[in-house]
Amino acid sequence: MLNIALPKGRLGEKVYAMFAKAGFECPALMENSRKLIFDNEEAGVRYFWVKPSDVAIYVERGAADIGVAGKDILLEYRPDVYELLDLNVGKCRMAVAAPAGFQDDMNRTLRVATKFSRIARDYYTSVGRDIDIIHLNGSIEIAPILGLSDVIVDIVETGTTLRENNLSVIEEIVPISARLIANKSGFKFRTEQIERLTEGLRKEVQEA
Ligand SMILES: Nc1ncnc2c1ncn2[C@@H]1O[C@H](COP(=O)(O)OP(=O)(O)OP(=O)(O)O)[C@@H](O)[C@H]1O
Ligand SMILES: O=P(O)(O)OC[C@H]1O[C@H](OP(=O)(O)OP(=O)(O)O)[C@H](O)[C@@H]1O
Repeated sequence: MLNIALPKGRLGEKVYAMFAKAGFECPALMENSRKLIFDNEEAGVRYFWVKPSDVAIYVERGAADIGVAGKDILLEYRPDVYELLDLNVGKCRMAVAAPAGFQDDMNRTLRVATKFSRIARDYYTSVGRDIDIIHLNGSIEIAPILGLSDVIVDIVETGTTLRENNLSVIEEIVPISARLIANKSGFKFRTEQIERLTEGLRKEVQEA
């Protein structure tokens, strides 16, 4: 049985549709229920729904053989997994945003609010800027409005959240998309099945 961790929410259903097309169907998954684990013994797959930011933990520790995680999660937590394929969905970017008129005062430590502390720290280290990280878990856009931070580092997709909170992108850090990841030893035991799935998904990515 191939154990597959899927991200609950906006990414998960899109991604499952790709897996089903690649021949790894599990019709029960589309049931409207609160179940979190679904098996299809015939197809040899078991799917789990987990929080998007937890997928990499399930895969790294071998509770799942493969899974799908955003590149943001891989850059932030650096799990020891194989990154097999860019699925080219869940596309967005990691960026620095600030209120209109923001000017960086190099004599002061810059206060940066973010859910992605490591990505923010790596970025500012690369440009040689001293920062103070304010780690938040959501609604990051509020921080500069309330004076909690000077700027934010966050995901931008359509840009609506920034616009509606009078912020704009001042630096792009990295483009983000969903990646197929595999547990390192699981990959050795199930190479054939995982490669068949990867190739099926690769075709869909190329045809899309
Ligand atoms: N507008 C967006 N906001 C957040 N993530 C996005 C967006 N667009 C694409 N993504 C991608 O989708 C993934 C899952 O995002 P989603 O918002 O569903 O989870 P989340 O609520 O951030 O997760 P968690 O609750 O585990 O922190 C992200 O890791 C990112 O790679
Ligand atoms: O550019 P947009 O299309 O507006 O999308 C970006 C927004 O979506 C995400 O928030 P999410 O909905 O995950 O909520 P959060 O505040 O809990 O992080 C992200 O953190 C931004 O706030």
